[in-house]
Amino acid sequence: MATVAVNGLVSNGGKLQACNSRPCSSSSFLGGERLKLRTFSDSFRPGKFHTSRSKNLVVLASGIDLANFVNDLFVGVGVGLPCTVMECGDIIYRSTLPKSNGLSPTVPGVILALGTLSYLWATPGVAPGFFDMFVLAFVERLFRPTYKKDDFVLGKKLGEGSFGVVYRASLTKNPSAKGDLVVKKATEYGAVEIWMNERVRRACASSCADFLYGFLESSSKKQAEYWLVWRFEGESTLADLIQSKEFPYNVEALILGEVLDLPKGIERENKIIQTIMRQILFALDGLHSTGIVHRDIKPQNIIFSEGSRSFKIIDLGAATDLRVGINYVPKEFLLDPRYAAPEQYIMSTQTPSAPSVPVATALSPVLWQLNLPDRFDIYSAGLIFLQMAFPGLRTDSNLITFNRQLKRCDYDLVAWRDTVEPRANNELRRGFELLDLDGGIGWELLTSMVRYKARQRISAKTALAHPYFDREGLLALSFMQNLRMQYFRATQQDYSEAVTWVIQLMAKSGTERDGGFTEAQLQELRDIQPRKKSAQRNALASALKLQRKIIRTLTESVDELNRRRKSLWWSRWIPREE
Ligand SMILES: Nc1ncnc2c1ncn2[C@@H]1O[C@H](COP(=O)(O)OP(=O)(O)OP(=O)(O)O)[C@@H](O)[C@H]1O
Repeated sequence: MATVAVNGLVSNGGKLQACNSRPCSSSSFLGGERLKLRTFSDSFRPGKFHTSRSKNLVVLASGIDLANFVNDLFVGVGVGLPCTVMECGDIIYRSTLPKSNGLSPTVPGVILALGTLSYLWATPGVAPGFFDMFVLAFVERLFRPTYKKDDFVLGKKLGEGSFGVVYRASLTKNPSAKGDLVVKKATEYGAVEIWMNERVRRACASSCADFLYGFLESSSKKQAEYWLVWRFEGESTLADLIQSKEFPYNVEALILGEVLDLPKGIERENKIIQTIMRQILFALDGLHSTGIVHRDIKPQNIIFSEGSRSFKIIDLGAATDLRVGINYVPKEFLLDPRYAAPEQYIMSTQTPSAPSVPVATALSPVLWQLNLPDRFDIYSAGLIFLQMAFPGLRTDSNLITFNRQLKRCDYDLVAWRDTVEPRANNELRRGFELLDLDGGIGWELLTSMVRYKARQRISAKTALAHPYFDREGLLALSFMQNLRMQYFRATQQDYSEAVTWVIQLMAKSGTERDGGFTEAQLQELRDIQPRKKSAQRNALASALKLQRKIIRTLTESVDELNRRRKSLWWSRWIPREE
């Protein structure tokens, strides 16, 4: 034991001292100073006890393993406490003393621990990811029922996409429950879809259609065929419902089970649209919180669940799991151009394609924050909001025309409104009226979803806390809600908007005589401002430079690790038909 023969340790009236060849005196060492020892156990070996510098004594011992270091960093047991507190006694008899049961966390240790914990729990969640993959997934596999092809009787075809065919189905063993299941026979992307559905079932089951099982069919076909089984949620997707002339009243009937005996009008329609939007954002928030981005949000992929009387998301074939980088192939995936955000790829094109799993997992919070990939889905959800408010935009051709107009306006909805409103027909005007209810709170939410820059778009979680979803809208906001609203507006501003705002404020502050600026001067300022290198601009430029540098470094390191051929390691987890 190291406690017996450590060089130069002596006891001085119950206080522990350490000396190195020089004679010790209590003033040379203690006198209010603290002895910096690591631990009194195996870290020390005879003859490995070295330095004393001025008043502080630093004890270094060789052979310190990583575990000891981490322990010392986080928990300062016996470190730095004076002997009056610490029951030191004579070091010779140290091992016989009662063990200190008080843990004294160190300040850097606490800061580091908190930082590490927040990093591990930050979206998309490294720590919950490990728990999910190595505990929950494993336990689930042990207990869930398994199926094979012969267990199903396929019925009516529900849909056929590029990557699979969907049927209504029932279990052979239970023919009475006819058509209570949905089976998708999928090709290559089936494996991804099984992975995503299993992840969703464990993390946010209510966001998506109820997934039962998925497996690789084992017959000797050339191409792999994956079978995916869900519970049948209902007959209608949001696409079916918004095509009806009765929309949104047909949804009201579905959600409430009856039609309200109230006069029809934009207030009532607004309430129904609010409910639909809340349900869509709630489902998206569930997905995004667990690190999944859907990438194909559109009314066709939102189904009305008759059981839970709410909208759920389907078709996770294009989704990407950013916790582990699955299906993250930014340049290869085909997006639906009608609903895709202008950035096209959810991650910056500077970010490399699918990093290796440990790297993707470790870096996922950084990559998430740098790219905010969830905002891609938010843009698509914003377009759905628009379609609900403006019946004219519900057809494909009109939506495509709208997208073109918006592009011409640099994806600025306000500019689009300015161009179309003066010559708007009744339908369009009615849509604006609906969004302008309660002080324009609906319009405000819409414009914070449909924006060119992903970073400026609201997240699903923040959108759910938006006053649009408070029952009475803007007019009835409490003081706190108003503050929240102001804060929300402030955080939505970007740099250029802030400059415009300052300029406007200056304009309002008076004329030249009053110390303000004239319009001509302001115009000059507007022209000059961008070229002037203000401190703010410098700071912004440095921040952008730093961001680019971080991304480049990440790219290089990830590419380095990626050179090895990537394997579809996760597809080994997909069950095969027995
Ligand atoms: N759980 C479910 N309950 C009820 N109907 C469903 C369910 N899942 C899918 N459907 C129906 O099947 C149709 C096709 O499903 P899905 O979009 O997942 O298939 P897909 O092959 O990806 O089709 P597409 O490529 O056209 O999107 C949906 O439009 C919906 O009508």
